[in-house]
Amino acid sequence: MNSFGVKFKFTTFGESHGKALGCIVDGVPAGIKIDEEFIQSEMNRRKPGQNKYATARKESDTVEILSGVFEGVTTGTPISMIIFNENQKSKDYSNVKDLFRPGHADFTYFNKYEIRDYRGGGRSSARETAARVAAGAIAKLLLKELNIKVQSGICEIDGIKALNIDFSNVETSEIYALDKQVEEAQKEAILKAKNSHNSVGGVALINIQNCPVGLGEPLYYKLDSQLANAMMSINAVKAIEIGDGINSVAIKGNENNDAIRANGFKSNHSGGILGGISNGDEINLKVYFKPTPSIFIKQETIDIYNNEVECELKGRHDPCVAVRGSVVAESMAALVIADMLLLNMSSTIKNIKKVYGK
Ligand SMILES: Cc1cc2nc3c(=O)[nH]c(=O)nc-3n(C[C@H](O)[C@H](O)[C@H](O)COP(=O)(O)O)c2cc1C
Ligand SMILES: C=C(O[C@@H]1CC(C(=O)O)=C[C@@H](OP(=O)(O)O)[C@H]1O)C(=O)O
Repeated sequence: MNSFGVKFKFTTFGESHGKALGCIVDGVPAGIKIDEEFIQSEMNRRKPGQNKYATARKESDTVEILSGVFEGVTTGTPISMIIFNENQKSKDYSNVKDLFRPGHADFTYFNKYEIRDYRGGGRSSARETAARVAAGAIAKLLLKELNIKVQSGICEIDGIKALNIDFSNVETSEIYALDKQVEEAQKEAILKAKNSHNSVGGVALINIQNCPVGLGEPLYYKLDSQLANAMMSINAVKAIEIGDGINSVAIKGNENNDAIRANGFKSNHSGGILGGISNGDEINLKVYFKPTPSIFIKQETIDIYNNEVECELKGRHDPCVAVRGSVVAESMAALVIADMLLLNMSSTIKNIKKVYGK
């Protein structure tokens, strides 16, 4: 299964060390104004090589739209976009050509497909997520028409938690805790790990505002289950929480329930989703990223012939994938909401009649 979504669908292609990556987004309604500068600004937030908290691989991640857009608006036909790789360095992988990096997907890909793309991580490299961000930008342009906003920030690095995030400062993939001391401690934790050839994990918070009531399809395509699917499909994501998530198991029902008043909910422990359907409140979810598997400390592994060997990595790797990963999670959330919006249009006969003016 290599595509995502039911009505607003996308698939990606390409490898980290191949010629190019790209995506095809299908089911995009006609007439949406395509702001190419906005798409590129989204790409720039995720792209590698921008600061000392990210991999040193330099890519411009320039997007070229090949189809589906005419005179600046969507035509209702598949939108295809391409991003050429500019800075592949396969020699970085020459000494690990035949062995499996612990924590990465080398072992499982090789056992499943019996092919080793020794140029680099291939399809399993999160370079693929550049194409998801391009697709997510199209979803965001649809959401903008409805005044729905999706944003993200880092709320935890290496166990250091930020209580509040400054969403106003998200032009580049940086860390932006409102509490600047926390932000500094988080940045320091990344650099400390990097300088000791190690890596750290982190948590991104995704916040969705102005989402209408009613998004989410019972029973198997619930909004929360689909968000979980979307997030867990991102490289290195190991867990997600909706609303209070894990903390809700330790409190009583009367503390966890959100009281309902005529003007809305009094609290938002649910994270804006009840019964798999959006309740009109803000949607909040946390996305947990493990520490980057490619580290520069000697590790035990095996090669493709089952010999026990030592793994000593070179190359360019993120010391903390959560930082750039938050932009990917935000894009995936936008793609889920776009899909749910289109699906929800046929949820009642009243809605269908409205569409056809009956
Ligand atoms: C934005 C982003 C950047 C990443 N950068 C790296 C990296 O530089 N080196 C690395 O080994 N893994 C990196 N990863 C994680 C791997 O791609 C991921 O751990 C690997 O594909 C195995 O998948 P799994 O961790 O989901 O099991 C990154 C992930 C994301 C989301
Ligand atoms: C290139 C990007 O990130 C890459 C994600 C990644 C991995 O294994 O996930 C490994 C590194 O690159 P390479 O595939 O060259 O080894 C990162 O630099 C990118 O995000 O654009």
